[in-house]
Amino acid sequence: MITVITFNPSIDRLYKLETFKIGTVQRANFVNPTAGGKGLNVAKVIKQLGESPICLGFLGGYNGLYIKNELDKVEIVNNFTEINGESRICLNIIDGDKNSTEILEKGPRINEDDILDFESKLDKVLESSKVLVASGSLSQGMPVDYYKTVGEMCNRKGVKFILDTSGRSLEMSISENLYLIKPNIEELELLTHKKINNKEDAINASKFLLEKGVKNICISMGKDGMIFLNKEHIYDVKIPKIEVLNTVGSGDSSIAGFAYGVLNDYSLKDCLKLANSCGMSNALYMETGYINKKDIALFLNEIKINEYNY
Ligand SMILES: Nc1ncnc2c1ncn2[C@@H]1O[C@H](COP(=O)(O)OP(=O)(O)O)[C@@H](O)[C@H]1O
Ligand SMILES: O=P(O)(O)OC[C@H]1O[C@](O)(COP(=O)(O)O)[C@@H](O)[C@@H]1O
Repeated sequence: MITVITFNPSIDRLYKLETFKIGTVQRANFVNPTAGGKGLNVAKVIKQLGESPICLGFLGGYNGLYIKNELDKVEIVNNFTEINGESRICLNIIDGDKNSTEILEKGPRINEDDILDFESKLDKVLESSKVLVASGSLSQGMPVDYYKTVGEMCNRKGVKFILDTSGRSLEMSISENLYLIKPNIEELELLTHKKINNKEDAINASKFLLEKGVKNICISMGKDGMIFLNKEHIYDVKIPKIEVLNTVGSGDSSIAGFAYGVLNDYSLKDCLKLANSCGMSNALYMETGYINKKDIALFLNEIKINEYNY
């Protein structure tokens, strides 16, 4: 089973505008609310691929009820810790030129009892998990290195830990308990304190993370596909050009594809192909965290993987 943690779920509201003019009153001609936050997008895509993930994290207030209801509707099993605060709303505004502007709330503050409740739930589900995906920001009130604690819990139970987060919480969680991280270029620059201009820069900047014990690294590069590194291989995943509609959630979709591959004992190259196919498929649709299996079948044949010399 795959367990998916979203500490900071949100109602993602997508607005479509012809032009996005700051300082004016504007009327949206398309609004689409979905249950979001990175981990929930991951869970939705895993479900569409045909596996049944279980979701943990924190939910509260009316927004929390809405999110839970949306998950129940698509039969995604969940066992969130109920908190006193109100779960957040995140906005994604897309204009006629397909520029996306995201406004992400910080989300509610949680307390020590919430964390203890979460830990007892996690401890139980890890018994039957092969893979754990934790995605997105921590809730306010959590220790900045909390993902390290999650990694230790996974390590004790022999569960493969995939982490997709950014900034200090990623930096503070780097350890030998990480099976996979998936920074994009911006996140990698923050993590390595280096400017990344091309694939070679990305590879050179990331190697020290392998020395610190991270087992596998996927550097996602939008339309340029992905670079993969572990101690044995460096791969360049080349993807075909596509006409994108909305790339928000493509990173989450690629994590879902990789996790699905690991759960089903796919080869490394096949995990990478599925990850990129899911990211690409998500980018073809307005809805965040939606993929289409026909696209995936097509992309799996078109993606090429080249090996770099170590
Ligand atoms: N513009 C795009 N064209 C084609 N594929 C894309 C595009 N944007 C994203 N993808 C696919 O989704 C994956 C993850 O997207 P990326 O934007 O790099 O991650 P994130 O959403 O975390 O920033 C990419 O590696 C790629 O496979
Ligand atoms: O938890 P965070 O890091 O604040 O991110 C939340 C936001 O990230 C998203 O999942 C999009 O992430 P990606 O575009 O990186 O895949 C939104 O759906 C969500 O609102």
